[in-house]
Amino acid sequence: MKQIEVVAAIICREGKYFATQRGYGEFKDCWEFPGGKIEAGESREEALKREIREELDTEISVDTFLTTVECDYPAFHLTMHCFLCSVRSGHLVLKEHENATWLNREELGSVDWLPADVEVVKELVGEK
Ligand SMILES: Nc1nc2c([nH]c(=O)n2[C@H]2C[C@H](O)[C@@H](COP(=O)(O)OP(=O)(O)OP(=O)(O)O)O2)c(=O)[nH]1
Repeated sequence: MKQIEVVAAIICREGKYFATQRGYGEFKDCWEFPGGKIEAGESREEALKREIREELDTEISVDTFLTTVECDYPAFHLTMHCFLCSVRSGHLVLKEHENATWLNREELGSVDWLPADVEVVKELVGEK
């Protein structure tokens, strides 16, 4: 099966987490943590900073590794490395996503996450 390796940024501010809604493609309208595929020669941290610059016009610091999630989708196997991050500069401009919101721990369950992200959310709310 096809393997995809991605990095995802869980951007935190004042006890809230930044979630984005996909504006295109197979998973349109699902919620995710922004990020994307690691390119050849990039470290995970470099890939994440580049993706957030491209998608949100924002510079982040990659603060702490949270978890790696493995998830089987019908068409591929996903490995997703998740990091807690914070904004260094920029205003999280939505260049690719159709919507975004800040969610506190209690609100994390209120949006329709991509399958892999359900595991990440469990980790964040302390169920795992
Ligand atoms: N970025 C991101 N991708 C996720 C998450 N959860 C999840 O299942 N995915 C899946 C959806 C996509 O199939 C894949 C990442 O693709 P992507 O579209 O963000 O990556 P990309 O921008 O580098 O690639 P592309 O659109 O050029 O194909 O991982 C998540 O929280 N964040």
